[in-house]
Amino acid sequence: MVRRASSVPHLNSSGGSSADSASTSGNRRARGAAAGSRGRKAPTPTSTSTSTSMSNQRGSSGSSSSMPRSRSLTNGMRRLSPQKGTGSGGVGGSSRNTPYFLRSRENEIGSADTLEIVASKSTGSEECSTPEDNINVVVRVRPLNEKEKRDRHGSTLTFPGNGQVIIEGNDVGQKRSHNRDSVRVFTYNVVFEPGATQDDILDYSGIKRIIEMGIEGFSCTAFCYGQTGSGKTHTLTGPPDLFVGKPNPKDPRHGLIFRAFVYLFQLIKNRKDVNYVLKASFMEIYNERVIDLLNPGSARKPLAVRWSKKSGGFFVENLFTVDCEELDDLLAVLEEGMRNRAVGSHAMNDHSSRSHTILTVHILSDQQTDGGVFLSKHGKINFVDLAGSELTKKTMSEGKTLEEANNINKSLMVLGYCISSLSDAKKRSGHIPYRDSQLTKLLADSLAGNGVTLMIACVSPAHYNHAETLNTLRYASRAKRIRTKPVIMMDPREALILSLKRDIHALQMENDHLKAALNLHHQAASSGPGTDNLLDMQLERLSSGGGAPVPVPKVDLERLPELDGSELAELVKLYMAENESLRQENNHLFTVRETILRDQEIVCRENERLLKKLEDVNKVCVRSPLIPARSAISPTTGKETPGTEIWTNPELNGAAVLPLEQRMSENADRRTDTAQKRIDQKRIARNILIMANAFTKPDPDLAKKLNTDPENVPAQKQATDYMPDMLT
Ligand SMILES: Nc1ncnc2c1ncn2[C@@H]1O[C@H](COP(=O)(O)OP(=O)(O)OP(=O)(O)O)[C@@H](O)[C@H]1O
Repeated sequence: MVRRASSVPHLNSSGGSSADSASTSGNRRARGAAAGSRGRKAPTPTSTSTSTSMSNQRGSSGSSSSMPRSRSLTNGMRRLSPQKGTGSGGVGGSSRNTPYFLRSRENEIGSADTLEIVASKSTGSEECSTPEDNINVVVRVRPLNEKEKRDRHGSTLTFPGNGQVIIEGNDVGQKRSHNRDSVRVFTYNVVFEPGATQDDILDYSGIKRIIEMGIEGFSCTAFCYGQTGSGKTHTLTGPPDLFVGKPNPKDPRHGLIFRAFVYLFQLIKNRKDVNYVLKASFMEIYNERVIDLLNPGSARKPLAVRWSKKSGGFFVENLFTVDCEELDDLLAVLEEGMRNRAVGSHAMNDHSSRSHTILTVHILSDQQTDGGVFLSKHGKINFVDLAGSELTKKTMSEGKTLEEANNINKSLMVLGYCISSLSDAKKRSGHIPYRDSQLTKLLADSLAGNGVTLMIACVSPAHYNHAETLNTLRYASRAKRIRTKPVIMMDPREALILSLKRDIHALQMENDHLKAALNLHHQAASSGPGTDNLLDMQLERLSSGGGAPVPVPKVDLERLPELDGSELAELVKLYMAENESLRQENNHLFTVRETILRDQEIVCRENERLLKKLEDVNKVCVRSPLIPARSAISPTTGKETPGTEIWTNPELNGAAVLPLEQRMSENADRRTDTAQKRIDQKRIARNILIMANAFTKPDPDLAKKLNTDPENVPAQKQATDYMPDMLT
């Protein structure tokens, strides 16, 4: 059960009893057992399979008054998990609860400033009141195991409520001392007592908030930290036998990852207005080597961890990423990774994780805004199961297990340094040793970047683990002081403004291009006969009716966050107005362009017709011995006569030829295409007429008389017998 604000042991602040809580858990288990299941297959990039119906598993448990309530849920958690623990009788129902308010505007869910929560001083602890406290830390205390019970290990922890946990002095084997110096009190967002169920972790750890924020485009991480055998893997994935053979989706022992996936799909299905694409990867860091758990290969070849300039973070090169269309695909990723990860056995845990595992779900979303602009976001959720720190004397590790333990401890130590530096205001701006281990490289963004992080510190209550438990509680407490600055991958307002600006730019370019084209055409058309009236009208309309685009003040994008809501709204309005006027202008230009295209088509058709006529003329010329339009074949040699392909007007033979300048003066003024075409047309027609007049039909009578081929007989003048089509 979850320990919350109440002075009565085992009772939550909403007035329920332990019996209430127990029965609620029982009911929830029954609901879980009622959920449906489907078969799953191993993940492949194209894997598709049917989904489970686990989404209904939780039914209407959300607001049940008999549900355990937590006083210590963070403000952010309460805000984003309204179905649990909000309202007057909810979590914070206790009078000692932290009053809070949100410094945010409406409609801004997902933008960074909605996360800015201002909490007043809590009566519980100082940490609780820290604003922008984005590393949420919860503690889960596992129950004593059979061996510990047999060995009569007592509990070193007590739970006074208010998210507090008290660890007694380390006086194992002696009469317990309640010396105040040796007793330590730690306060966290939530403390899960040994009786807490897997369902409780989903509902009260804040994981729902993490998922919601992942969907909104944030980079989120949930990680379990603690000594070996403290219940990290149990919390995240459930007991080890769950993944032996075919897992039963109805099993109530399923861990946080399974439940988070179900919740994620539930949320996604409800968002009909957004297109989501989910991808998942699963890796482990084993002895400082990164292994792809979805594609380990027989040699378990390690992958390189590299720095990406673009994203400003580390990434694993060539990591296998699986598209997950259905819940089953995600579950298959989980199962496959669980089967491939390194597990070993030692004196403290039969199924000890020998590596740190990171399962990442990428959530790519595309949403169309009111202005028709598409917003793309890339959120992600990392589930990190850290290997447990171990005292090798206690775990009796040797050989391979010892080497693994050393690597695990070393990387956890680096993680500890990073956490401790980040939690210290003075050291935070200094060097943080992320590069000292693969784990911290890959967790850097979650610890201090723009992400939202949930740390689940797992501890054992047994006396003989006192030192490790104290250590974990200390680290968890430090982690609580780390502040991150979560930012959405794409701020909707910024995205809108950027996209409007892009639209405007594109429209302006198109506009300029069309104007330039029109200008040319306009000039050309105006010099030739029959200037296009429609075009003129369109241009006139454009210049008079289009109106100048609304002037928009230049704004430095980096200063956008400094502008307040009304200024931003004004800016967006101006951009939209400018966009609209450009759009109108563009429409006019398109109409004009259509007209031009029509004109062009007419001219093309005319050209084709003329070409055909020319062809006809050529045919006529070929048949005429006087005006060869092609190379003449010499009757004697049968070869082409050089130079005869140049057609000369027989009418002009011998006539006074105009001087070159005079002939050129015809073209001296820059004629438009249309005008030039008209002139050409007339010239061709004139020439055809001349040719037709000059055309001479061979005299067959004379040929007979000369007893020769009619083609070789001198031609007679023939004026009208043969007329080309064009002139008829
Ligand atoms: N909350 C719990 N309720 C019941 N059993 C638990 C709980 N937490 C842990 N256990 C049991 O304790 C044992 C050790 O847990 P687990 O393997 O999860 O520890 P761990 O922290 O992941 O250890 P390691 O770091 O060695 O991998 C397991 O058998 C697990 O089922």
